[in-house]
Amino acid sequence: MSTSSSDIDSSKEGGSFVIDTGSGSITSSDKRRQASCKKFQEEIPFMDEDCEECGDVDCHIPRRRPHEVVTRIPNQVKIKTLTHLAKRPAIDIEFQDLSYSVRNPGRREGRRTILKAVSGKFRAGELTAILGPSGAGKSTLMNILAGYVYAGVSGTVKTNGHPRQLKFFNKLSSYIMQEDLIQPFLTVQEAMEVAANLKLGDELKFPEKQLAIDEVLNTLGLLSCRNTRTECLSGGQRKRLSIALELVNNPPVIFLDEPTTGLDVVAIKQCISLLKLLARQGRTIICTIHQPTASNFQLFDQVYVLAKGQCVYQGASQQVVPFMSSVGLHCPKHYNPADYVLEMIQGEYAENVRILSAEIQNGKLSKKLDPSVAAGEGVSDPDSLKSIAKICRRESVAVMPAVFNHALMDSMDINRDYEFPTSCFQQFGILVQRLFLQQRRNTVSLGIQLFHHLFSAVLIGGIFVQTGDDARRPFANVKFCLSILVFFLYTHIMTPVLLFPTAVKLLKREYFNRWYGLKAYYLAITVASVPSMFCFSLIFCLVSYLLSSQPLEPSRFIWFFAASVAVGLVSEGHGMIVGSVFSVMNGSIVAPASFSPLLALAVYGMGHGGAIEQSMSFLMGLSYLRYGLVAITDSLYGHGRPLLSCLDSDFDYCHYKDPELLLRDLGMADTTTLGQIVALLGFALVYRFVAYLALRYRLTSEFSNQVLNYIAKILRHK
Ligand SMILES: Nc1ncnc2c1ncn2[C@@H]1O[C@H](COP(=O)(O)OP(=O)(O)OP(=O)(O)O)[C@@H](O)[C@H]1O
Repeated sequence: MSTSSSDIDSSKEGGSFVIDTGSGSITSSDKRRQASCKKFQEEIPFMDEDCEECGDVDCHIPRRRPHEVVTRIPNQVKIKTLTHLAKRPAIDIEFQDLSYSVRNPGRREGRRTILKAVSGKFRAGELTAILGPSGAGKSTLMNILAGYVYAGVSGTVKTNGHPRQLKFFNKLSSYIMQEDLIQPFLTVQEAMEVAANLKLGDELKFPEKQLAIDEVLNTLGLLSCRNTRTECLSGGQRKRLSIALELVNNPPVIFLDEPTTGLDVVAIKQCISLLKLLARQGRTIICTIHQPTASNFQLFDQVYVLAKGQCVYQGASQQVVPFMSSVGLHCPKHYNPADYVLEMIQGEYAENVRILSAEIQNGKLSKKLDPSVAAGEGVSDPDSLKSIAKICRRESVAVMPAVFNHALMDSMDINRDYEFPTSCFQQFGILVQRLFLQQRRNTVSLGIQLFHHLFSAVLIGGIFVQTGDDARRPFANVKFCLSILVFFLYTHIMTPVLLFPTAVKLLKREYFNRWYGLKAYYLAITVASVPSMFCFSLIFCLVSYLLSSQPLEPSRFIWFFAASVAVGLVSEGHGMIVGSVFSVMNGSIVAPASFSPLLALAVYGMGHGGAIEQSMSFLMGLSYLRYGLVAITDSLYGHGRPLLSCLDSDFDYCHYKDPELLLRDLGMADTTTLGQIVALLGFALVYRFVAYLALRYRLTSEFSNQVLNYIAKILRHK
């Protein structure tokens, strides 16, 4: 480590805090620091594979001169940061008397309180774990602090001592959910590029973005798998990638919901050590966790223990045992303090919740790390933690003062200044590109779709072989039209019903972390599905059209194809509504249930077309499948088709020789293919708009979308 007192330079390393001054002789505190850092380095084994700079890991802990006053920023400091990332302000989060209640499930009246006036403070530069038995309210607390949940919440949340501006806060924080929701069919590098392009916009040029990506991958030990597809990553690597994706824009606050779930012992330790490293770089890292081992528990700077919606402990992890002892709960020696505290607040010991909560004033108090305890346990210098937080805060304030300056905040147009870093058009371009790449890479899906279209075309064409130009079997050809309709309906309604719920989960993660807006996303998925729909539909229509011997007129085929694709477009919109509202299981029931009446209306009146009742005629006008069936049939029999031949008939007579007569009896007289297609496109627009609203409602109304839940409940009871 360099030791010149004149080496104070934070600009030459791209904004990192590199402040070196002369050092005195090595003191016992230095030795302890080195030992602690060595331990810390050993806890991040993955760094050895990839990180050339792991020798600098000790730099995360600021070095104090002997006898230096703690409250001063130590001038012999070399804090390693991600030098190529944009600087952000450090943020302390404080909450007071936070309560959250929901409507009592299963009862008509009354509410259930999940969080009961809890308070607490999570600081920049520290790794905080929210701990507690299942159902204690950990995820709820984190969702509220992250701004994911806000309806039904009372109390205050402050950032750096001022009321939280949610829109601004959302931009500065990232929420990494329990499920590793990572876009498939992209390499780690590609996924990072998409994240950087969306989250950084024009903030950095491409080479700078690449440097930032390299640095993040290096820090998280992902360099060796940068060209690996995301679906091939191990559990630990996936977790690290989900953190890396959020790190590209250097959020000062990161929330993680159970980041260690599904990882093995080694990966859990790596993950917690990594989070501690990120915290040491000035971030506020908050995670929920289930039963950490004793050694992992010690890694957390602060733990916040919840039980039955109340805070039963807040403070340094090393202080849990003394705190419990102070109320007469003595943790046996060699017992995991995390296990002990969790056991003492559950089941027969539930009474302890009240005692502990009162003792810690429901989170208003915090148990600080006792220096003597810390020294005894070989914990790094406790004062260093304070120093780090201070440095992070002061250095960051210098870079981005607006967050702390309320006069400035008030003068800002929050909506304009904190919009996305990229324009809607840029987001659309990046998302469409990503979707096309994923489609191209998903060869199994492409193969299945090709097989499905070809097989169905041969099957339908084979069943109705030579019916297209046979006037003796007109109704067989109408059945052919109906088969085409059902094929396009089923194919395009079921794809979003089955795939959209997963896509929505991915969307939630990216949307909530402000990668892009919903309009850009929706436009992108709409546009991205068109080319494959067009190509596969063309193959299907060509094969089935030729096999069933429809008239060999190019213009007629184009009408037939256009009508079929229009049905596909509306059905896709229909499927998107169902997929954005219901789960795969419920959607698979709701989709057929919702189109069955439409199908019945589509075929009503066949054979007595001239005598369809007015009321039925009105209802039929509401069924897009009716328009589809009329468009497909009219494309084959309309457009001035000449009289058909009665194949193999000795007398050349058959009733439906005249296509006009057939159309009249089907109730399809006085219609045009174009008119029906225009109506179908109108339906497609309306359906897609409704699907957009449903998606928007779902994303902005928290998880428990009450109206939709109510509808789902009614459907379930039926
Ligand atoms: N929107 C809601 N409607 C009804 N009950 C809810 C809602 N959100 C949370 N709860 C209930 O609140 C309690 C706390 O939930 P939360 O998910 O916060 O617990 P947790 O401590 O994270 O549990 P776990 O560790 O099992 O994930 C649970 O009993 C849960 O059923």
